[in-house]
Amino acid sequence: MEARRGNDAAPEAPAVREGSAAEVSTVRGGSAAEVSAGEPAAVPMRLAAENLTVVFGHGSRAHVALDDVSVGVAEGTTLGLVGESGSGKSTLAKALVGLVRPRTGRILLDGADVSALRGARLAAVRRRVQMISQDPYSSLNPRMTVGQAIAEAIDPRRADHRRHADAVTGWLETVALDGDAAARYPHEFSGGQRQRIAIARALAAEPEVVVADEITSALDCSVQAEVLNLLAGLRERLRLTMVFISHDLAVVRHVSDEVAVMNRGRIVEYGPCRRVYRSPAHPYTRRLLGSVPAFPLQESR
Ligand SMILES: Nc1ncnc2c1ncn2[C@@H]1O[C@H](COP(=O)(O)OP(=O)(O)OP(=O)(O)O)[C@@H](O)[C@H]1O
Repeated sequence: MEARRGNDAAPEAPAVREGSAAEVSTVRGGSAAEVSAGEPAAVPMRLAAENLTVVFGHGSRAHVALDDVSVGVAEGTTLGLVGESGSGKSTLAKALVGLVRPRTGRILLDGADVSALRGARLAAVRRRVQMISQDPYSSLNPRMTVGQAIAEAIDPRRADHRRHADAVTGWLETVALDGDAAARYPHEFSGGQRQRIAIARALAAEPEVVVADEITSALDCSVQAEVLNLLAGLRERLRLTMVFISHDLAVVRHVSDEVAVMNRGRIVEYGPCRRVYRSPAHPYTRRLLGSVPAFPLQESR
C-alpha cells in the first residue's frame, strides 16, 4: 500500500472546483464572469494536466506527491499554484515540463498527449514549455557565457552567440540588461540579474508556455519586486501563457487569472483568482488566506 506523508493537518474536505476534471483540457477558461455564470467559454487549454498522479519511491516508502490532479492554462492567461510547503507545487511544475513522469494521467500540450514522449520528441516539447526555477544555476550552464546560453535557446543547433548577436542583445534589453552582459558568465551577476537572464533565456526559446517555479524566493525583498514587476510587464506585453508558482499569496494574486490551491498532492480549490481570494470556499483555502495578515477574508480585489 502506498504511504502518504501527512505534512499538515488540513481537513479532508472535497475539492471546490468550477468545471469537472474532464473539462480541464478542453473548455475551462474564459473570464471570471463567464465562469461564475456557469457558462465557461470554449477556450482550448494550451497546457493541461489530466488526472495526474505522481508517486516517488516504492513499496512502504512510496509517497504520493500528486493525487489525481487536473489543471489547465489557456493561451495568454496565467494559472497560479499555491499551497504550503510539500503540497506538490514543484512536482506539478516538473510534470508539466516533462521532468517528472506521472504514474497515471496525461499532460496535454495544445491538446496532444505529451506525457509518454521520450528522446528528441520530449526535448522538442521541453523547448515549447520553458521552466524558470528558484535557482537560475539549474537553467544556466556556468561554463557558457550569457550570450551563448541565450543563443542556444534561440537555436539549439547553431548556438553561436555571434550568429545571433542582435537577437541576444534584444532579449537582454527585454529584461533590462545591457547587451554587453552577453560576453560574461552567470557567476558574474547578482541573484536578481541571474533571474533576469534566466527569464531572457526561457523567452528566447519562444515557448508556448512558461512555468515559473518560486522564481523570486531566493532573492531579497526589493529585488523580488523588481523581478516580479519585470515578469508582470512581460506577461502583459508578450501575452505570455504562464503557470506561476509561489508560496506568496499576494504575488500569485497579482499575476494570475486563475488559481489552483494545493494541499497534500491534491487540488482542493480551483477557479478565477478574484473569486477564490475574495470568497474562498474550501476550508483549507480559508485557512491559508486567513493566516496571511494581508488577506482578511472577504477582501475585494
Ligand atoms: N524526488 C523526490 N523524491 C521523493 N520525494 C519527493 C521528491 N520530490 C518531491 N518529493 C516529495 O513530494 C512532496 C511534494 O514536494 P514538492 O517539492 O512538489 O512540494 P512543494 O509544494 O513544491 O513544496 P515547496 O513549496 O517546499 O517547494 C513532498 O513531500 C516532497 O518531499
